[in-house]
Amino acid sequence: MIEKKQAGEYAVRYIKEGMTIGLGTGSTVAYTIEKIGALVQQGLSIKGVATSVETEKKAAEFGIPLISFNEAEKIDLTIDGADEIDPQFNGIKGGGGALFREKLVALASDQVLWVADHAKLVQRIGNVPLPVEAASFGWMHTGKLLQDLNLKPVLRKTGEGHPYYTDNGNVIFDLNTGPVENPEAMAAEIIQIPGVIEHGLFLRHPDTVITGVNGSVVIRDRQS
Ligand SMILES: O=C[C@H](O)[C@H](O)[C@H](O)COP(=O)(O)O
Repeated sequence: MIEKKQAGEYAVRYIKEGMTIGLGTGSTVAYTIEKIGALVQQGLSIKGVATSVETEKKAAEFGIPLISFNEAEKIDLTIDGADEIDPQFNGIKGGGGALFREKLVALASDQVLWVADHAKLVQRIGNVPLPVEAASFGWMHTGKLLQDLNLKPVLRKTGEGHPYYTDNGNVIFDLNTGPVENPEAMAAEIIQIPGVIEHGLFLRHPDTVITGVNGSVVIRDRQS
């Protein structure tokens, strides 16, 4: 999709020589990874920290030197995608199941950049399902606790109908919350449930959002 490509490729302008870059997951940041690979071939010296096995493979394919998250003293910049973004820069992530690693890497980053197509911008998040990563042990019970809170969880499944497992060996519940009036309250409610590892609410999160629209990009910086 052209808008994803525009936003994804534009993001490399924020990269400086010597940086350690958090590499997000998904179809938009895939364009960023490809572009970074081309810059590395031209002599750019950076290190990447991948947020998923999928990204690890893609980065290796394009010749980007990778280090593990533990090896990174600090992360200068993380570039990632998002499923929905509101005007306050609250977002939903995890459509691709990578939310846990994405959140850890982003929180360790000096600067976070989101790249997305224009359709991801919404007035209120919650039109897409909200992914919640939960321990595989006893997932049925964790699902019931989510259901008891009327969060309408649906266990994510593979095409073959088996539970979908994340890179961390956990399951994902997609919550059909509908528009979320109070993201902070919902985040607090979900994270206290035993069995929940992490949720896809990223609140007032990115420093900058780059969206592709009508053949160009729009750059928004978070208002403090
Ligand atoms: O788990 C996946 C990530 O949070 C993605 O960054 C998110 O789903 C956006 O993906 P895409 O760029 O493919 O729309």
